[in-house]
Amino acid sequence: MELDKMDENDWKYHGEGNKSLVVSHVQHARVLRLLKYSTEDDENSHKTTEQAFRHIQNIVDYSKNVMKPLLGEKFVHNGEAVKLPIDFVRQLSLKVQRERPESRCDKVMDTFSGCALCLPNLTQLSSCCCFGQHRPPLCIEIKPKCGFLPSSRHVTKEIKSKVCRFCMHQHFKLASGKWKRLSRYCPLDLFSGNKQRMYLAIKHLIEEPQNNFKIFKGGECIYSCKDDADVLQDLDELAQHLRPYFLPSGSLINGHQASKVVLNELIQVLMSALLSSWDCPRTVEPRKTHLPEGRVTCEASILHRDLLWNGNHCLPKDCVLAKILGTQMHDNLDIEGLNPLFRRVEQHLQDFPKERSRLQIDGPYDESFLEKVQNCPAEDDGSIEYAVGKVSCLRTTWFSWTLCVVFNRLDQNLEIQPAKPRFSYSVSILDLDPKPYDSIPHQSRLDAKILNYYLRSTQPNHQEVDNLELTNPGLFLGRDREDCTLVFHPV
Ligand SMILES: O=P(O)(O)O[C@@H]1[C@@H](OP(=O)(O)O)[C@H](OP(=O)(O)O)[C@H](O)[C@H](OP(=O)(O)O)[C@H]1OP(=O)(O)O
Ligand SMILES: Nc1ncnc2c1ncn2[C@@H]1O[C@H](COP(=O)(O)OP(=O)(O)OP(=O)(O)O)[C@@H](O)[C@H]1O
Repeated sequence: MELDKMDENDWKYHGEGNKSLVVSHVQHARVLRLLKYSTEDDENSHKTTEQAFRHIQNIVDYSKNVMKPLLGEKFVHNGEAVKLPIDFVRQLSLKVQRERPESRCDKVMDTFSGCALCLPNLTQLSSCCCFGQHRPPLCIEIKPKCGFLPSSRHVTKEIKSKVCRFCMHQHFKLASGKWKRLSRYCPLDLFSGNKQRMYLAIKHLIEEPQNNFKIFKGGECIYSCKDDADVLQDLDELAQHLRPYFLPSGSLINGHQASKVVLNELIQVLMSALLSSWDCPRTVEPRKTHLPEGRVTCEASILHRDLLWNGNHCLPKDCVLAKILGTQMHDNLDIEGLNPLFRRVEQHLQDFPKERSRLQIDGPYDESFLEKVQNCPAEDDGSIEYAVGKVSCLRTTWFSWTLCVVFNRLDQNLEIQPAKPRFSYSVSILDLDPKPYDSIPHQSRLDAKILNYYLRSTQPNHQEVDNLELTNPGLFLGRDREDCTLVFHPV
């Protein structure tokens, strides 16, 4: 990328979240991730170039030095902080404005600093794996959220050890108008390692994607939750997009039946990718991570009790889900246990302001920061080191990471349906930014709100299951066949 020859016409709107806007290059598999600011946030919108560059460099360092060792080299792409011509950024901002969803327009793209994070476009497979492919790659993006129930002794409300945060949060989101319908997705089902539970978790994500699920084809978003959330997702239209990947061109299956087959195949491939053990030769049975008893089933999940309690609950040791869950579970205190430690750190910093730098509260995110997280004493010895270690640890286990699974069919001729379809694929984890140290009080207040709201809205009535199909996955699962073959390609 020649930074002095940037042309906004080479870039297009790709997507955005709460704090960044992403544009993708029209030819090369690259994206630029630009910061966003609230229109009311004067202080940040006037960050100097040096401050913004430092902020982005911190994100790079954090991904490289903290998250890569925790989650694995193959899943994390730290990218590079870049300085762009300011004219280019302004033109780009004007160009993408009309593509932005209204719900995200409470924030504006940073057009002051000229800084951005340049990353590989993780919705595309690298060109070597696409060689000779007739079909553009498919990318499934999942924001899985927290995959376990807290067992911390600091937790004050029993319900937190029964119902997961995502399921409780749904009620608050519905009431606050963020979404129009409850999602039936439960992260504990996705992370369970049990294929039936995982199948239904993904199916529920497809049915109600909210901000947890998107599909890209050749880098273009073809399926996501639209601003107009009143409209139910058109699954037949989605299946039309996917059909060439899963059904032979001469197939006579059509209509609703074809959609079922295609979506079933999609889920199977996705599950295989999520459960693949990356470092393990295919001939060896992968080592398993057994999930801790009592922390893997959520009472709000609508799945049948037998399925929740009696199934197999373990993940292959090096699969991406095990890596994510293992890192999330470093948080053994819960926000309720963490908030007092945050206050201890605050008090210490008030008394000794110069300690802020030694304790690396705002970085740098180097090896010694990771050591602080990893070598934090197991028990609270009353020290400031323990408090800082735990607070930093929670910042690494925050739950808004996004998973990207990209795949493409390896068999060229789909006229003949092989018994075991072959796909090339890659898996990455996005949005690994360090969470601001001072967002802990906000998290603590949000936690209390979610909890109170859930208790108020659910305790008077029992939740009723209204759809027989959903309680009995046997009606859903397609033919019981051999898994597909997946060939891993690093991005
Ligand atoms: O706190 P939560 O669980 O609501 O998560 C926030 C997300 O909301 P969600 O629950 O997924 O709808 C929220 O997602 P949306 O903007 O609502 O799509 C962000 O991911 C936010 O991250 P950040 O603070 O911008 O880095 C997320 O905040 P962090 O928890 O990561 O700070
Ligand atoms: N490297 C990448 N390659 C392809 N697409 C990307 C990449 N990084 C981000 N995206 C896309 O841009 C969207 C927004 O990016 P991201 O999740 O990083 O934003 P954010 O503002 O940090 O999110 P959040 O709402 O969690 O704060 C993602 O959902 C994804 O679709």
